[in-house]
Amino acid sequence: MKVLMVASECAPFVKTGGLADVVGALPAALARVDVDAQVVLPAYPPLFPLLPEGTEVTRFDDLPGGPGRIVKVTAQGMTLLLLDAPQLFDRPGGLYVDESGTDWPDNHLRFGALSMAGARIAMGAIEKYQPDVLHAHDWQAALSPVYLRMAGRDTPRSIITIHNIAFQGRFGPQVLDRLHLKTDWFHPEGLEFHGDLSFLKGGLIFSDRITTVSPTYAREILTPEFGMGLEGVLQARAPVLSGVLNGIDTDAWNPAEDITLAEPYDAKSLKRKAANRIALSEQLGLETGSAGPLFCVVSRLTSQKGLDAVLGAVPHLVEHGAQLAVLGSGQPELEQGFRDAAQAHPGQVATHIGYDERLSHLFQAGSDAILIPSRFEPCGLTQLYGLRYGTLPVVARTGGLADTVIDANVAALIAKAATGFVFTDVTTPGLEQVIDRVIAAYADPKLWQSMQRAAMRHPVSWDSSAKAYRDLYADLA
Ligand SMILES: Nc1ncnc2c1ncn2[C@@H]1O[C@H](COP(=O)(O)OP(=O)(O)O[C@H]2O[C@H](CO)[C@@H](O)[C@H](O)[C@H]2O)[C@@H](O)[C@H]1O
Repeated sequence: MKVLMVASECAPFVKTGGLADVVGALPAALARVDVDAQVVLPAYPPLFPLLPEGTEVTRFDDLPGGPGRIVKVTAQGMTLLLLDAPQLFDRPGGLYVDESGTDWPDNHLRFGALSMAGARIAMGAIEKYQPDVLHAHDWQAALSPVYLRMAGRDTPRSIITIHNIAFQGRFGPQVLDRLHLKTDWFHPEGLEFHGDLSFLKGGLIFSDRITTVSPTYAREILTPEFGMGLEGVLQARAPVLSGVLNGIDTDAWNPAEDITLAEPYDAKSLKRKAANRIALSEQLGLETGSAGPLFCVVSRLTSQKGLDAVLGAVPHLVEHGAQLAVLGSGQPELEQGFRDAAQAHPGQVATHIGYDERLSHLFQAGSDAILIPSRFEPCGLTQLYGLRYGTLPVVARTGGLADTVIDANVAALIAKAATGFVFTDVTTPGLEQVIDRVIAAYADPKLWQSMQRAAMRHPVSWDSSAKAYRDLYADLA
């Protein structure tokens, strides 16, 4: 079975969030169940060093935004089909935004080109390579299924995965022509969303299957509360919509062999985890020797993640003997809020603004609990890293968080099944309540360690979800 993935990020090469982790880890997991997955990815500057090692396998003259060529490279065990189109991707700044944080004005062309290149490869543009299924990820790749359908019915089937429905790729109708889209498909049952073109809506309507990254989120997005305006489209397509839970790369995230840690550990040597708390505290200027738990946050700082409620709970957390370490970047007011919190509570609260992959591993290893009070969360990966590192997740009961963490209620504790703390009220009082529960559990080392061991036993690999994707592909092909 040959699957062509189309995506705008892929770890460890280019990453702004969880999408990259998934696209970076899924191909290897699929290979273990006999699926050959190659990834079409824009050649952004961090990928330039790979280009000379690759082979040009095809060229396109007429992509949206100009010509591009596809360079096939093997790196980190993955086969990448890099879309080399310097006029679209060779620029400083971020993947989607310029250096000032503003969306690139030609994002429709950049990801229109990516989507079209994906569709053309799926239709046989590369000699001796005929994928069975095209798998598009998020809005940036969502026009691929549209271009396939425009080319007729006799093209490979497609599947689109929603990693976050909040990002829909919405542009004014004037871009239709430049994207070579059929103007007679521009209506509410097609590509139009309230007068605009929506990449994601197009993908949802014209793909053969739709998945999202957890079963709970698959149900939630059928409702106005979570569907972000696309609930009607999704309800109409509910028979082909399903949730497949994300896994994680258990090699990249393995506390027993993680070279970025101060001291590796596993479920049998949990005492060694303490050396990581000391290392993290020293690095961040937190006091060591505190009797309470160290909570951490590793996150994009956006309203999705509910971190404004954490800010309000900081005084309570500190007064009750706990500490907090924050790693993140995003909305300026949240960045400033956490900087101010660190200043107000020196030695007890520390904030590192920025994106630092390596440091995120030490945060997971060195903390006792990780706070994830998201307002919505399609799957979430940091709670899975937390489980794997014996860093108990404290999560809102939503989306994939609800599907992956077992709350420390009495029944779960008796059954030794509890792996974390789940709460429903994403407000400062709601957080204060759950923080109190965590502090009380932490004060009972036997209970805490038994929860850590349950957490570390919880299956977080890609194994079962890779099989679920394989079955979906087989169904389509
Ligand atoms: N400052 C920082 N420094 C270093 N690393 C940082 C960081 N901030 C975040 N990260 C890392 O970025 C990733 C974030 O992944 P998440 O799944 O938690 O959320 P995201 O909202 O980006 O993903 C979306 O897509 C994924 C994938 O499907 C879904 O799980 C999720 O629910 C959905 O919102 C994790 O690997 C995390 O460690």
